[in-house]
Amino acid sequence: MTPTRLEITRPDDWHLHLRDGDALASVVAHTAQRFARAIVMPNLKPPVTTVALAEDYRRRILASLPTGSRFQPLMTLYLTEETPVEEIARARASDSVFAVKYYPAGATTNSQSGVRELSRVYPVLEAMERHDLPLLLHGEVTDPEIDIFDRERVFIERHLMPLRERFPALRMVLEHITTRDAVDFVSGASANVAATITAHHLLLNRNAIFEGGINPHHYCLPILKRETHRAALVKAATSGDPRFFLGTDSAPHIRAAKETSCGCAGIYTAHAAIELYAEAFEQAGRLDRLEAFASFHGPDFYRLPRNQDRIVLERMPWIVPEEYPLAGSTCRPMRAGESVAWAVTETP
Ligand SMILES: NC(=O)N[C@@H](CC(=O)O)C(=O)O
Ligand SMILES: [Zn+2]
Ligand SMILES: [Zn+2]
Repeated sequence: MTPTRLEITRPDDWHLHLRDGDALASVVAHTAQRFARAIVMPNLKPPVTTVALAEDYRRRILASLPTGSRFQPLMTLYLTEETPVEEIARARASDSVFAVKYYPAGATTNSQSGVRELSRVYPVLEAMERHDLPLLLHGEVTDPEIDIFDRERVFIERHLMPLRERFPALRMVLEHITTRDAVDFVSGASANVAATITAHHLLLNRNAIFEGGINPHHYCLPILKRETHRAALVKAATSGDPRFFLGTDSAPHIRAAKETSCGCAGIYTAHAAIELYAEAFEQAGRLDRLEAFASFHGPDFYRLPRNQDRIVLERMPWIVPEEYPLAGSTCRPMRAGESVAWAVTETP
């Protein structure tokens, strides 16, 4: 019999874009309604490169929360070629910064200040290995010669494998993985290498970008891949392997920035995040593995306590609004105007 009610430990989101200012105020409640904590991405303009900036940003997030919310933002630093080695000790000593984010310069939204030459940050990575601060990676090469669908695989071969050799004790999370190659890499690595997987990469393959005409709202980076890769991601997420865990990569952009001649990358999923994961796990016949993926593997990897409270999901289809407010404009969410099978009905 198919279940109609699901009670799980409250999940966390291990990869999230909350933006800043009015945009932050528009989106944070969706995440805070579902998740206890989230790893907050630092790709603001200007980027969050120091502990002091991360602490300011954290205060702005806390100030934007709905009253009574106990949501905890877990901050990250944006790695640049200028990041001083001493910033790592400061981050470790802080109680607000939990990881450092590596963007290859030019790979994705607001990554211009990222790293051009990996060897320039070796001293910082060495300090992170010593201080046991996790490195989170946007794993795509930026080489324009490389086909966009191969950029993750080539990043693993050219950069990630050598990085593993050089810093074997560094804890790493390959963020928003999209390929069988990434699944194989993580599965074959040691326990200090993990990966986050988004709901949209579990539910959609690259046909979704072109269904009935080009759909900019299904454009994200790394780009959606072919069905064999989606199937490999579903298998990894539902495998029970503790190195795979939930990270929505919910990335809001106003409609005008997506529906234009050169639209930006990012899919907004925070409005239905855990609900969409429930659909993906149900399709795979593995709803029993959702809780570990969403609520256990992440805190275990980050060495944080698992959440104590619980949430309830019920099979109660609802129609996603065509748009949500975003910073004085609007954002078109995933499944806009269409139905989502599960709803969060109880959160203590
Ligand atoms: N995933 C995306 O397509 N976009 C993200 C950046 C990122 O996570 O790469 C964003 O900030 O908009
Ligand atoms: Zn990214
Ligand atoms: Zn992201």
